[in-house]
Amino acid sequence: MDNLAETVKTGLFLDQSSFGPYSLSVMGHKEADVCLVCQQPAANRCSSCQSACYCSKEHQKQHWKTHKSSCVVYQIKEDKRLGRHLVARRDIQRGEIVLKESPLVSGPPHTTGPVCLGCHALLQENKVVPCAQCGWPMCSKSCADKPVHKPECEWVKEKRKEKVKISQFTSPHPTYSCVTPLRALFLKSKDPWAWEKLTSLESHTEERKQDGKYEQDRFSVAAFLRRFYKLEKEFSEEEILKISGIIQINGHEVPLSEPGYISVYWKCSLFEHNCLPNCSKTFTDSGDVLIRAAVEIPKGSHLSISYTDPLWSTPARRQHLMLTKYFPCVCSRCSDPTESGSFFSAIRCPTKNCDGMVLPKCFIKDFEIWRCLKCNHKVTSKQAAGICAKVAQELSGVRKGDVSSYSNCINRVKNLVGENYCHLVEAKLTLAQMIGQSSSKGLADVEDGLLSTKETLSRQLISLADGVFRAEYRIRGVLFFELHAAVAELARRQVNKKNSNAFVLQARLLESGGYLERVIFFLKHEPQALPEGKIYKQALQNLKDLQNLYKTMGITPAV
Ligand SMILES: C[S@@+](CC[C@H](N)C(=O)[O-])C[C@H]1O[C@@H](n2cnc3c(N)ncnc32)[C@H](O)[C@@H]1O
Repeated sequence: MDNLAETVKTGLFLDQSSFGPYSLSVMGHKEADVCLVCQQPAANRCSSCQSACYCSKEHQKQHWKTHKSSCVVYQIKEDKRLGRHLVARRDIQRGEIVLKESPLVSGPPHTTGPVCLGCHALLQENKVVPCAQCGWPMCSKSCADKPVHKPECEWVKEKRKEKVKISQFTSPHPTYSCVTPLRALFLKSKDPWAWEKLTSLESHTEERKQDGKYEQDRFSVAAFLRRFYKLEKEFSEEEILKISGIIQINGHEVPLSEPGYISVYWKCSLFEHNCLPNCSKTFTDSGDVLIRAAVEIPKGSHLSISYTDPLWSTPARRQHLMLTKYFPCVCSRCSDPTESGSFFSAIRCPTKNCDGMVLPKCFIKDFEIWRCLKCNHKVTSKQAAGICAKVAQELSGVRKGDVSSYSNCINRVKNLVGENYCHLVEAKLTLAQMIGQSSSKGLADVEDGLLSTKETLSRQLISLADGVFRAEYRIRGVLFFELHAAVAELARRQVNKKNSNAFVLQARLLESGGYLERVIFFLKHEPQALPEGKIYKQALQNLKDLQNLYKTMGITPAV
């Protein structure tokens, strides 16, 4: 009923008058042209999924309980290259929630030190509380009582019949690689619906046999689980190894603990990969996955997320996808060596007095020879990789938290790679956030030059986002927050200057408020447990304060 009330409140029902463009006869969907309740001719269509048809609002309301689970903005399709994938059933607006889903299974990553099996945080040896039921080390009694810990706890009691003892708190600890597969196997008898969904997912068993992961998991996961938990009769090695593959291919790292834990979701697994995806992924405080449209998505478009790090170079992303997900990425970003003109993976021409960018013709098919776009100077891919490695090494040597170490290093590597080179972008992101953090007075303590560096870096990275990391809402939100702070501080300094100009000051304050609105848009679904969730809260407060200031100063923001 709550859902229905929510739906009515949010105006999901269309007025008869607004059905014109969606009318069934116009769309030609004759088979759906009847009311799902009374089978009579239907003129109304659910405005959310554009699929279910009704003769009246009453019948739509009546049917909501049944319809709500299938009321989604996408359709599942299948083809040879992608397997199952999702396609938009209607135009989807930027920022709209496409999917919110609870995990089928969650647990520690394949390689980790001992973590608490309740909250998944790394355990400190001297603060361990063994579970009274099964002996697994936990961080507290309340974590031992959490439902997520039930599978291994119950099987230790019922099948192993001997408590677990972990005496080595070294990292990584091999026993933990079996916990998530065990929790998945537990579903077979306890939650057949989830088991059916889970086992229908892609496992890439053949590819895992080829690259040795299957054999590795045969000993470290399958044989261990069968022996340790006495599961020989219930699960074959093959069944356990299929589950291991499913977790590898479909698992998402959830950053709500340190280290992050792994969750597998059902529908979320069906989003295909794209290095320039049209959907943005985040997680709620309770560990549900939440997918939003990162851009306007026209009806019929494939829905995509990124399986890899969009801040990596094209060769690094493609290699990662090939090694872990077993497909060669041919997305629009990988197909364009300039990556929308950003030169994100390019090096600078080593020829004296030439500042051209050097790239292969294509990272997918023709990447052995790289050429300067200005002077045509040739570089082999091995030489290019050497330059990239040198840049990575230089940047890995920066002193953490040291603004001048970062600034100097960024300037040093600029003659080897372009302004937007991937590792340089990561360093600039860190620097933009770092400026103003070292003092309790924040930006007020930062000298003018550094303040304008913060502003310039934030602007540069924000404009780079569209071509390279448009779906990284967390990063984009943080960048707008840094920019709002720099612009507001510049305005404050302006007031203190004798020749301050009221119009310029007002413009800066309004500009800063506009950036806060962008922060709120990008970060509004971030969990409180993450820094971005806290930045969101701070942005709400700062905007309120700024709006009060507008009132006192008589500034009227344009609508
Ligand atoms: C998480 S699953 C996606 C769902 C899967 N297609 C299915 O039918 O279960 C990931 C697998 O889908 C395929 N896939 C996803 N995105 C792809 C892409 N852009 N190009 C080729 N294959 C892709 C690959 O086989 C990949 O290992």
